[in-house]
Amino acid sequence: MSQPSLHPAIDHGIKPGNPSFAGGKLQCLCPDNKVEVQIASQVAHNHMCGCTKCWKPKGALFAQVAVVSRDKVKVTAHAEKLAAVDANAVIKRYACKGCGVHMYGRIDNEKHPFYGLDFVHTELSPDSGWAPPEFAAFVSSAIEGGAKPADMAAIRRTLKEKGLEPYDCLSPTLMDAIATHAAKASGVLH
Ligand SMILES: N[C@@H](CCC(=O)N[C@@H](CS)C(=O)NCC(=O)O)C(=O)O
Ligand SMILES: [Zn+2]
Ligand SMILES: [Zn+2]
Repeated sequence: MSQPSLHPAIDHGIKPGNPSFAGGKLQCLCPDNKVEVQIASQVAHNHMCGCTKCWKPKGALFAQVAVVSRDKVKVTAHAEKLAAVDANAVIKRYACKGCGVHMYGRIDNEKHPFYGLDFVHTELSPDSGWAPPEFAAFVSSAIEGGAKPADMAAIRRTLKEKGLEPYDCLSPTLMDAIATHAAKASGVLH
């Protein structure tokens, strides 16, 4: 089968990260007056996301998303071009009104297990050394984004070949973190 592009960052091999990389800038895709976001650290939990809410480059079936502490994220140019895509979403994604790219996603609910972490797309950076994707999340959701159900087995196979274990929700590490947070909140876990 001729497979659709999963994402440019993984289609032709995954570039390794630089262990001493300490951050860089993200830029939107406008030809000028680019929105710029400075990230003052390496990212964590970089992964591919098949859901329909995460921003994807044109033609890609998956998004590439990583997290970073929100205090390390600063809009350094053209903040006036940013607007929340869906103000009611758990992750409020701030997109450029000019080109549509999501510059960062933020959780306002302090009780959310991932509160304090922002979601970013490192491919928007001219800097290299960002941590590479480690797994693929919300893979079945790619169907909602236009993937053919009959292609899913091949898509999962390709992800695995690239070392990206496919999950239909988040990875076990992140699902355990969410459940631990919930168990502590309910008092089951001390
Ligand atoms: N099947 C849904 C899944 C959406 C979803 O739950 N996305 C995950 C991964 S990004 C999430 O945490 N969403 C929270 C949000 O969008 O605020 C879709 O593809 O639209
Ligand atoms: Zn833009
Ligand atoms: Zn997503």
